[in-house]
Amino acid sequence: MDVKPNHSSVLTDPIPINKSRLGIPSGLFGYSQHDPSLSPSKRIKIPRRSLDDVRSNGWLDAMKASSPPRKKKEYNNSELVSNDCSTDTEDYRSWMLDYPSALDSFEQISIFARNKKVAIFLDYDGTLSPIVDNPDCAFMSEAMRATVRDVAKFFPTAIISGRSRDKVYELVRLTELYYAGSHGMDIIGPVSQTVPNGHSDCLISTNHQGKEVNLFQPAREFLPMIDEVFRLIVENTKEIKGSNVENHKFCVSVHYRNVEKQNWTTIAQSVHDILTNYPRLRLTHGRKVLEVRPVIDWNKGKAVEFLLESLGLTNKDDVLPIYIGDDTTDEDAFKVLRENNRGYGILVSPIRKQTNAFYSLREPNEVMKFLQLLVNWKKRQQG
Ligand SMILES: O=P(O)(O)OC[C@H]1O[C@H](O[C@H]2O[C@H](CO)[C@@H](O)[C@H](O)[C@H]2O)[C@H](O)[C@@H](O)[C@@H]1O
Repeated sequence: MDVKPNHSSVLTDPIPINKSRLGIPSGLFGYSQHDPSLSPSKRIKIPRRSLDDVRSNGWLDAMKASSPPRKKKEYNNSELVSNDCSTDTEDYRSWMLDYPSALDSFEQISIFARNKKVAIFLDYDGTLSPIVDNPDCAFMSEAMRATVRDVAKFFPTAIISGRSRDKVYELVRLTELYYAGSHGMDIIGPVSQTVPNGHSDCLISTNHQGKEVNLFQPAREFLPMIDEVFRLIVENTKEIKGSNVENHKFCVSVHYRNVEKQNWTTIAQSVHDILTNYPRLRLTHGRKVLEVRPVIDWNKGKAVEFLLESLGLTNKDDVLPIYIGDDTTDEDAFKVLRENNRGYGILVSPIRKQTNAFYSLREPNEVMKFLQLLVNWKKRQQG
């Protein structure tokens, strides 16, 4: 099957990560022997700060590149991304030749989807909700909620978020969906007859409604370590005005969106110094956020594969997965779909970006329109 529109080659994740941690074997099950010597006590000695650390390993450059420029406008005490950001520039238009609008390309997508089982995977922040200054206020609109509910009536639908599963569920509040929190490290999927890909640590559990579900948490043994690091980062960054640290169960988010630019080095250095003592944790970059997570071979792409298997949707000839996301961490999922021409990744971005996606949308409003087109198309198909 060929799902490729006529695109030029794509680049992999351009954002550098902490290379010092990459030497560590990252096989998913490579961590299973818990080594207490790798888990330092809370009284760790913070190494003397050297600004060169975060500069030379590329953290600062990645931080500067981590979010599109925004025009501010006030709305319900939140700062919304204005959709007149930069999408009308010649630069963006030429980028769209390679990553066409999924709205404009809907007919082509629907022709390809005909007679296929479509599965929908959605990122949350920046995809279903606008990017706002306060992560606790990243609400999705009622119109978006109704649209996602409709989507789930017609297609298996999952949210795959960097937030903890509970936090993203609190924001979405739709029982019809599957949820993967902590960048896919905490998945609630359907109970399947076979254990997806032989993963031994799948548990049968019950969801909020008492329904039987499959719970998969490949980084379970990292819980105490993540908790410890969360508290250390909170303690070490509390003097940095505007910093905000979130515990997402299997990963930690360190936000610098509201930190003055001249203090970005300080926040990066604090996190860097702490991680020096945790070789089994690594750092990735999101939109004005540093993400601390376990060194395991698991990400949003693996979560998509896991869910497709759980749903019995592995036959690439009659299944079309569509993943919509806005962030660097979504690239792993785009890549999985691009490999073997398996499905379509759609990048939500008002600026040109290197991406493994096939299509683009500018902002969450366009995501909603695209989802509505899908629902209407399916309704027409069913007559
Ligand atoms: O995978 P996602 O669902 O997209 O989650 C990624 C991160 O999203 C949140 O942070 C981002 O959105 C915030 C609210 O708009 C914004 O203030 C922040 O700058 C963005 O990085 C969430 O708070 C993080 O924990 C997630 O990892």
